[in-house]
Amino acid sequence: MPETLMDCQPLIADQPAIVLVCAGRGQRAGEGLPKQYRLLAGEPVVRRTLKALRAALPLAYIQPVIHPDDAELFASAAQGIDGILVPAPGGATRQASVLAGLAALEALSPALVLVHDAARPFVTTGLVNGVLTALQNGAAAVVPGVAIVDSIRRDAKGGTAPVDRSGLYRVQTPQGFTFADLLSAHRAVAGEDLSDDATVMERAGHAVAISGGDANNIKLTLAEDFVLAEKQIISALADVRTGTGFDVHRFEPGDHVWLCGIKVPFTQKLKGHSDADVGLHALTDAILMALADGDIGFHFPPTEAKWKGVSSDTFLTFARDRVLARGGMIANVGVTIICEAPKLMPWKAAMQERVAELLQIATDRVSIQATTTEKLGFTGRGEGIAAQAVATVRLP
Ligand SMILES: Nc1ccn([C@@H]2O[C@H](COP(=O)(O)OP(=O)(O)OP(=O)(O)O)[C@@H](O)[C@H]2O)c(=O)n1
Ligand SMILES: C[C@](O)(CO)[C@H](O)COP(=O)(O)O
Repeated sequence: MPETLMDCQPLIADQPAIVLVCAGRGQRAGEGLPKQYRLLAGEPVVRRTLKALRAALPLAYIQPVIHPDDAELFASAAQGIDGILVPAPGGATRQASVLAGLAALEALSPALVLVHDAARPFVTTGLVNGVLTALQNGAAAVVPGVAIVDSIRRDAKGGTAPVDRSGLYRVQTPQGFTFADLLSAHRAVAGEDLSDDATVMERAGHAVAISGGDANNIKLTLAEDFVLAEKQIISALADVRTGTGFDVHRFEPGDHVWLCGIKVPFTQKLKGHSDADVGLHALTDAILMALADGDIGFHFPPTEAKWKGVSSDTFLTFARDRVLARGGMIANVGVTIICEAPKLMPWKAAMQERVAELLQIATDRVSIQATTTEKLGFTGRGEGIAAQAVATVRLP
């Protein structure tokens, strides 16, 4: 039995196995991380894909194929998901990467295998079931396809010419196969660059059946696909909730304060069990309130020694993960810091960036404001700093 990446429930070996190809560089998607590791509504694309596959087939092994440079990115994205085998190193083409994944599965020798693109996070249980049903009915190769409804034209001499669209499909993944047939078909064409596995099977003489595709099952290919994909996710998160948070810490002797994740030099520090980051505390509470999921004192009691001196980043990322665990996203947050000093204008941009980084959202979804109380009250007298925060989250 292949070694698994993480501890997993005993999965059933007679389930179809899944080869998940994640080794591409995503050049058409533009600058930044390879597209499968970029954040989509707060979660790496490949994590969304893994979760969707795990939901569709709770007992199937998943054989990832990754670029050797991406081991850490993959391990972080796959954290906590069961049944993922040790990643196989990918090749220079998609076809080479699929072959590497199939070879890694040879010892397990499943009867059926699905091959899926990491860059297709919208795979559904219905799609997977459609492919498996066709395989169980005797097909050796099945691809989900969406019938073309647009008029089609092809470049031709002197202009363009119409193409008959009847019987034409846009082909997606997961594609399903009998494992032994796909492995030998891939071995027979190794070194070529065929765009999908159905074509590999066809070259070996197998007929390819089509099951129902899903127009939402897009492959993230170009930069603009990320905008469309985020819209798809947001439209499925219709339960919009808002929470607020408020916190106060008093000053004590020291030489800096932590505010919204940034160390700000000052003539005093804030007293607290943790690092006393009043801004992140208010924000953590705002997110927990939006979820109706307790508050910071409930989850991190000041009576527990383990939270002493801890960075408040821990509290905020905990709240973020509670949103993600419910399949939601953080739509926007705002923090208002209330004090006479230190003056915060020079630090606000760094705070905005740090909060966005901790929440894994875009900076334009984070607002940091600062105000005084015109020398009135405890903040006016310079006895401490108060912060209030607001957070909007979207849940399924
Ligand atoms: N050498 C490769 C090339 C592609 N893929 C994977 O195959 C899937 C579909 O390929 P594509 O969208 O073409 O991805 P990239 O090759 O990464 O994109 P680009 O061609 O824009 O660089 C992706 O999940 C990609 O990671 C792979 O595992 N190994
Ligand atoms: C396999 C595939 O996703 C089917 O649509 C596609 O062919 C692979 O991506 P590419 O853009 O053709 O490399």
